[in-house]
Amino acid sequence: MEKIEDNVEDIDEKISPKEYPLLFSFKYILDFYFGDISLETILTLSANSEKGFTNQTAIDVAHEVGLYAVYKDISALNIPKHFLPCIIFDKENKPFILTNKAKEASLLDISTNETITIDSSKLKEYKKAILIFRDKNKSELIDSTKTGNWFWQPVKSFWRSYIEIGILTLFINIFALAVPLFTMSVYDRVVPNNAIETLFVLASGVVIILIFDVYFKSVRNHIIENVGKKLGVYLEEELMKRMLTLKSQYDTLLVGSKANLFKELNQIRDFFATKSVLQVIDLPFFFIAIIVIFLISPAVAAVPFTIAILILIFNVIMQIPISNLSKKNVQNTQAKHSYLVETIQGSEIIKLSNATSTKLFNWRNIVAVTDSISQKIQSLNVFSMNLSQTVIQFVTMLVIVVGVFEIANKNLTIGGLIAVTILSSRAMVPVIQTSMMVIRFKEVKESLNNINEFWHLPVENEKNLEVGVGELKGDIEFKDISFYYKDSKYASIDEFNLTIKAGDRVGIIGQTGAGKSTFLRMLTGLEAPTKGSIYLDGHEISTMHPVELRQNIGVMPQEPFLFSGTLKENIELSHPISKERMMQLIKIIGLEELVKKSGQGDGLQVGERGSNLSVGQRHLVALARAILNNPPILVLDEPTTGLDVGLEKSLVNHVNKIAQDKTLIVITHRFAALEMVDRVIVLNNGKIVADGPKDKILNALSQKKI
Ligand SMILES: Nc1ncnc2c1ncn2[C@@H]1O[C@H](COP(=O)(O)OP(=O)(O)OP(=O)(O)O)[C@@H](O)[C@H]1O
Repeated sequence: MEKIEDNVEDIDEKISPKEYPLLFSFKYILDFYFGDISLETILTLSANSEKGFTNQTAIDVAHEVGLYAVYKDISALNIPKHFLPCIIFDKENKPFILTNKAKEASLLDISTNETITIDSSKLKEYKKAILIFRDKNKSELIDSTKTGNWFWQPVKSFWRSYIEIGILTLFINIFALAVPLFTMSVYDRVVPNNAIETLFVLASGVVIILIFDVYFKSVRNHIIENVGKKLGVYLEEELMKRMLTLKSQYDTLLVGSKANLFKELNQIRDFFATKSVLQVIDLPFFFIAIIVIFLISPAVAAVPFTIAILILIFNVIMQIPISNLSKKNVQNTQAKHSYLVETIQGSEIIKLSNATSTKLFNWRNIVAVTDSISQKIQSLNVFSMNLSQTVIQFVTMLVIVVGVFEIANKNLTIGGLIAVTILSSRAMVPVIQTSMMVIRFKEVKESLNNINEFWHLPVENEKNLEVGVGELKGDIEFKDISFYYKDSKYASIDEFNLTIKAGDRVGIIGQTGAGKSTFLRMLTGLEAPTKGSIYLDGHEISTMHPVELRQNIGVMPQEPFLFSGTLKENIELSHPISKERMMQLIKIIGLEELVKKSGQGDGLQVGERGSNLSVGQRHLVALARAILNNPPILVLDEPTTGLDVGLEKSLVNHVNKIAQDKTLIVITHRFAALEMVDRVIVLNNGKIVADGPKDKILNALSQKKI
């Protein structure tokens, strides 16, 4: 609790961050959102507080200035990155500002103005936090529990298979005793007595066991592969679904990093459900073998047992370097992947800008760093592998040495020695395999954490909204809307009030960066307003199912994205349509000529990202998509980009016909496109600066009255 003098004048000279770390930490966060905020302002706003500047004061002041704030018992480790910067408290309740959180976390101690860097895992020692944020919707992120349930729940659903695998494994492990015990009996009983009949009986028994062994192993393998396959299909589909429905404001990962998540998911699945399981699953054999060795000779059993414990200790020690390396490796691989994807995507620009050598230089550095880390991990793996082979040989040697003494003491027979030698070297195999898996587990755990974080980001329609709005008329209302992009100090849409009646034909114009596209993103539910509400026919957008929302709004975006495939596939993205309707659409949008010339009809291949089509033609395909469902609201963002005068005219004519009974919104810089509308709204810096009949607004614009 920080008590501050009543008089707020010349406050800067009287108080210092050393005395009032919470107040200054809070100021740091306000500066982050608003630029430089004076202490006087903060203290004036908190003047009601008699107890000085407390956590509650910080929360109250945050509310006063239009932010949301919560004081929470939450481990700093679990604070989602979307809440940074935030204030966290150590055990002594000293505040720090958490500014960055990746493999390492940066904490700013405002009292000394020093930033300390700690390993992220140490964040769990900070158990309280004040989270301050602008977007109310973010509060849904706070309590999204970060468990690995998304992975373990489906894994658990295969419990029947695991029981089957367990039973089969038990038998397989018992079968593994057959050959050593057979050998012992032969040496101890058959050879001294020349009991050939017994030999054949024993040998036949072993053959039968070996046949069962092969059969059981293949069945077990089949079950494990099946579980892996089903788990893979489920998890990959679920991850893709989350990527496609992730709320835009949380969609901050680079494309390459996202793609890398699939690779990591596969590694996790392989580790827990397929290849690695097969290696670890025979671990019970170690215990069975030790018991059998113990029954033959307790002294010999001590050898593999002690060595196994030594391996365990070795593993625990190795965890520290491996853990650090794994963390770095996962993060660097992700960064490398992102750089790779981005560079490939921008290869043409790189050529045109003569940036090849710069990009190559960066690439060389990234590869060098990533390779050096994976090389170190590789070296540790190879070292462990070599050590394991030596350990097995060492155990065999030691067992024989101890065995010889045991024979001398008449505690062991020759046959017994051979049996325990075979058994102990085989018993070590699953132990060593498991210890190697532990090394890999660290890496897999990092991947698991990575995906875990992504998995818990909010997706659209998380509240499972019901459908039922049906087809709308097309009334649109923006009520007191403000919108800030993540971490932006400025509102891209500011105190926006707008009503568009069903059937209105509205043009939205404004300078570059005025907020036109942001308006469109909010209308289509891609971004949720930071403040205010948007209504369609009186239904608040956030209560509408996203599918229904987008069925009612056809959008022709500013930058159309075409998928490699045919023209037909690109137009009927959401659902297949009849041949007649397809030809009708192609005619409406003005691509009839192109389709005829191609000789492939609507099977024309558009190329990667539509590279076989011109920019204008790509826009026309986007128009076809927008009108495919005949939606009551049609939004065209820069519809005439890349079109020649003829096509521009024909597009305007067609849209005029199509949009006769629709609400039409045309966002544009070009006057030609305004022919489709009769009302014009002018935006500037996220605000509506003019709204009225087209002629009046255009007149005012030409006379520079707006
Ligand atoms: N993802 C983003 N993150 C942060 N700021 C953004 C983001 N997208 C846009 N902005 C900012 O929001 C403001 C409005 O951008 P918007 O794209 O809506 O403008 P616009 O009117 O559509 O511009 P243009 O005519 O160039 O398409 C701009 O200042 C822009 O810098």
